Amino acid sequence: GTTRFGWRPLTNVTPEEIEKGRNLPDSPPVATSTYHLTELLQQEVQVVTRLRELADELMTAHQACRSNYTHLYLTSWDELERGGARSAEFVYHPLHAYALTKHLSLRWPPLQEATRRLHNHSHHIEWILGREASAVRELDMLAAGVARLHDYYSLNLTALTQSNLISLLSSQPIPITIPVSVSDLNYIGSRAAAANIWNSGVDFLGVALKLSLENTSLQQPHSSDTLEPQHQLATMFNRTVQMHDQLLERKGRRSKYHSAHPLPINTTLAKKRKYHKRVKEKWEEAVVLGRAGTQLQGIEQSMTLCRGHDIRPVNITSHLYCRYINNGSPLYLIGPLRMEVVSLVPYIVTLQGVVTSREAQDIKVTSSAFLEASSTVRFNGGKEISYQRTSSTYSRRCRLQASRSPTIWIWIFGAFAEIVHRAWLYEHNNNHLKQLTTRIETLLGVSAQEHVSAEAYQVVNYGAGGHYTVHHDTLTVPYLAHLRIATFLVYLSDVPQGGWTVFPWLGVGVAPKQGSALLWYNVNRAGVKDERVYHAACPVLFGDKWVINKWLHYGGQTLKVPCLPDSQSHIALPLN
Ligand SMILES: O=C(O)CCC(=O)C(=O)O
Ligand SMILES: [Fe+2]
Repeated sequence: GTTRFGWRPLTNVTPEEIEKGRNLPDSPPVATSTYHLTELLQQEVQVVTRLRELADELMTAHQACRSNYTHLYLTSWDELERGGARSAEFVYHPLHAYALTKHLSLRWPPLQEATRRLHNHSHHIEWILGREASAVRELDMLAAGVARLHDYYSLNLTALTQSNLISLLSSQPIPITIPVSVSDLNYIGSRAAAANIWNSGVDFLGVALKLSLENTSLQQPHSSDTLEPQHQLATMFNRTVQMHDQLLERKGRRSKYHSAHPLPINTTLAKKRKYHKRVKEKWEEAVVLGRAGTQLQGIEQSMTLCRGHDIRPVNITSHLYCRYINNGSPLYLIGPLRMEVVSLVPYIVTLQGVVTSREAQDIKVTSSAFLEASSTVRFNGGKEISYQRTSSTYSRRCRLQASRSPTIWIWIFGAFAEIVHRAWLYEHNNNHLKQLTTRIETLLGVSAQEHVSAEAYQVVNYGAGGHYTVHHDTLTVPYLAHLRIATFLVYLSDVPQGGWTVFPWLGVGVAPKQGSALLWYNVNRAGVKDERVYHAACPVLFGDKWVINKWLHYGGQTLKVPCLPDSQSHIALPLN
């Protein structure tokens, strides 16, 4: 669907435009795209090698400033490297992605700024001035991502400070190799509040304050990590608690744009009868299935499904089945596909082994090139934002490491929107796509030709914390022909933890499995939007999630899907 970040659906974008730029306006930041972080890591290895070669010259040059920025930068990198930054899976971890982005966005600008002040620098270090830092905005998005993960999966914050990631999703801790400092907890808590995830804000700031009061000597990974004085932490915490309670009082526990704890933090407020009544009501609130309920119920049910719970009664689940299909096609006679019906009405199925792991890999590589191409624009945008946001902390006297004091009273709704990385792919872009189209056509008995009866393929890469809130795939389109009758989504990667696709009004949750497809119909035969197939992509807790979408259009299917203007009847494509 469309998002507040404003990328436009393909129907409104001409193929020429896509070919030209591949970049849709106002793309989201790249921080949560694992692909992009991996790219940045590779660049970083080269940057560090060069910095080491030039360290002597830089150190002499920077002597005028009181800190040695080259040394600070390299120490910061060394810590990442000791934490395994050179392994491919490093950025699958949300806190490692955070640590890397922190290094790139907060540690580079002071080094660059100090270098900029040199009058007689040699041409060897000229490139330092030209290298663009990651935007601080991206660090903010990642911090908000960690906060969101806490909101969805209840991260154990005590374990987190002891270098273990434990959540509701698994009892098996995932080690955190870069220690989380008090100032990190503070930063994440502040960004959580700024992103309107007030429950996480209170929790993170609370732990930060508690630790600093206990005077726990949590490892401070960088000397440039300015320790917030306790009273500052306390003020921040108290203001956040106040805002949390006010918001809960006025807007309730949760909406599309905010979240809070079920009860006020203030104990006097928490005694109010309305909260106890509300909590009790909440318990008794029935699960809504088979029809659309309120927005709040949709969010709550999505979150329950994201945690892997089943909310359907046995009389529904007992009718689900799985079987092997070939759809009468020679393509699948020898090796039929395993089809699992995950919802009977409306009909939703998964199909295993639609693409091989080699094909998945190849498609990811192709789309990476396009993701990369479009990142240039984002980088420039990022640069602007980064400079804007940090410029006030660059004092003339080389006190460059001054911490950004996060402004937590800005309301950023972005954290509740989609945070992903997308690329459109045409069949000529990758050898496997034509074949995939043939498979879709064979399996569904429909036409899936790009420009005629379907959109181009859309590849999506989520990183740690990346998600897509509850939405419907049908768009408001001027022509019936462009109506997205069905969505055929193929998972191009496994996701170790999180990242499910969930349908809150159906109680359906599907775990990504590389090569598997998920198919559902968005409209009925009369072209009326089916309200029951609202869906969401759960935040990725650990992993690198890739999917490829094929949206089938109403136009071009006339012979295959006869139009019966009966809003009750569903499009039953030959798959059951
Ligand atoms: O990635 C997913 O699980 C769902 C993606 C989706 O719903 C979309 O791209 O429209
Ligand atoms: Fe969708």
